[in-house]
This record gives sequence, structure tokens and C-alpha cells, in this order.
Amino acid sequence: MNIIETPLPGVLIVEPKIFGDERGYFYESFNLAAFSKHNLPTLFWQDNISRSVKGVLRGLHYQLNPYAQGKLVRVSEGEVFDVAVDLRKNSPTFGKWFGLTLSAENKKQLWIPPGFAHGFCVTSDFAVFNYKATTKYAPSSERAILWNDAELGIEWPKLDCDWILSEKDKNGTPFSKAEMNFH
Ligand SMILES: Cc1cn([C@H]2C[C@H](O)[C@@H](COP(=O)(O)OP(=O)(O)O[C@H]3O[C@@H](C)C(=O)[C@@H](O)[C@H]3O)O2)c(=O)[nH]c1=O
Repeated sequence: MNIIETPLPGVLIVEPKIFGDERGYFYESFNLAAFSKHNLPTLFWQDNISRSVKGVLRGLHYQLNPYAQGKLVRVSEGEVFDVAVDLRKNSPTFGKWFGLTLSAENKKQLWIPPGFAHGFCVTSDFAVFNYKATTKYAPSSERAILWNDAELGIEWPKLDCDWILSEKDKNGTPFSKAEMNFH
């Protein structure tokens, strides 16, 4: 597997080497040596799965310390556009976002460390989103930043349908007013 840096320090793409033959394909989705070499976690608290239809946008979510979660995300059916936003106040890329397509076809994973907000939108008819988190779900520490905040300027894909958001996400906090305790 290749582990590739992104413009946001600490956010890494895990790109598998796919071996195809007449039976189908094979790839390693986790490798202890490769993950350890790049300081990726090898132990997680939770494994989560969500299914969403086209136009669903979930995010931008994070949990405050001491429950800040690192997330290793991937898509097992369909396709999404996945976004991480740097909320680490001392980071040179504070307030910057990075996005990429994750799909069942490209089999990429994205590692989003603690101190980032995360969100995605579904660009295929539906998508199954799988992710591991390093710490427990702590609803009282959970926060949502407004997905389309002009200050962040995230370039979400343009879809031929309406966005579908939870009430929580429709009422996300503007980036400038969001509570953050990451360094
Ligand atoms: C995230 C989560 C939710 N839940 C429950 C609470 C709620 O009743 C139901 C749906 O929760 P939500 O609406 O928060 O689900 P969702 O909007 O999919 O939230 C997720 O969005 C993506 C972008 C992330 O980055 C995740 O960390 C998580 O915040 O599932 C858990 O039991 N455990 C969990 O870890």
C-alpha cells in the first residue's frame, strides 16, 4: 500500500495495491508495519457504518478534547466526496480544507487525525461509508460546523439533486464562531 501525504499535515491517503486476476481482486486494507511506519493508529475504539442516498451530506463534524477522534474512512459501496478541515489553532493550515473522492472502486482510505472536522457528500445513487474512530462517541463533545460556510469555501461537487442534511447539520455553527480546543 502507498501512504500519501496531502496538503494538510497529518492527513494521509492510504492507497492500496490492487491485485486483479480472473477471479476478481485482492488487496491489503490494513498492514501493521505500513501503518506503524507512518504513525497511523493500529488500535481503534469504534467501527462505524452509514448508508446514504445521493445528495446526502453529513458534516462537518468533530468532537472536542478530551474526546477528539481520529478517523480512518473509506467507502465500500458507491462514491462520496470526502472533506477534512484543519481546526488545529497552531497549524500552518488552520481553516484549510482537503477533499477527495473515496469510492468502492478506488478503494482509497483517508486518515483524518484528531483536531479536524470531517464531512462527506454522496455522489452516487447511494453509498456505504465505513470508518474507524480512535475514541468513543461522546455526544456532549460533538460539534458541527456549517458545511457551506463561505469562509471555508469548500468546493462541494455540483449534483443534479437537492442536498439532504440532518437538522443538526442544517444548523451547523459558522466556522468563525465554532468552539475548538485543539493545538
Ligand atoms: C456518530 C455516532 C452516532 N450514533 C447515533 C446517534 C444518532 O442517533 C445516530 C445518527 O448520528 P448522526 O446523525 O450524528 O450521524 P452522522 O451524521 O452520520 O455522523 C457522522 O458524520 C460523519 C461525517 C463523521 O465524521 C462521524 O464522526 C459522525 O459525526 O447514530 C451512535 O450511536 N454512535 C456514533 O458514534
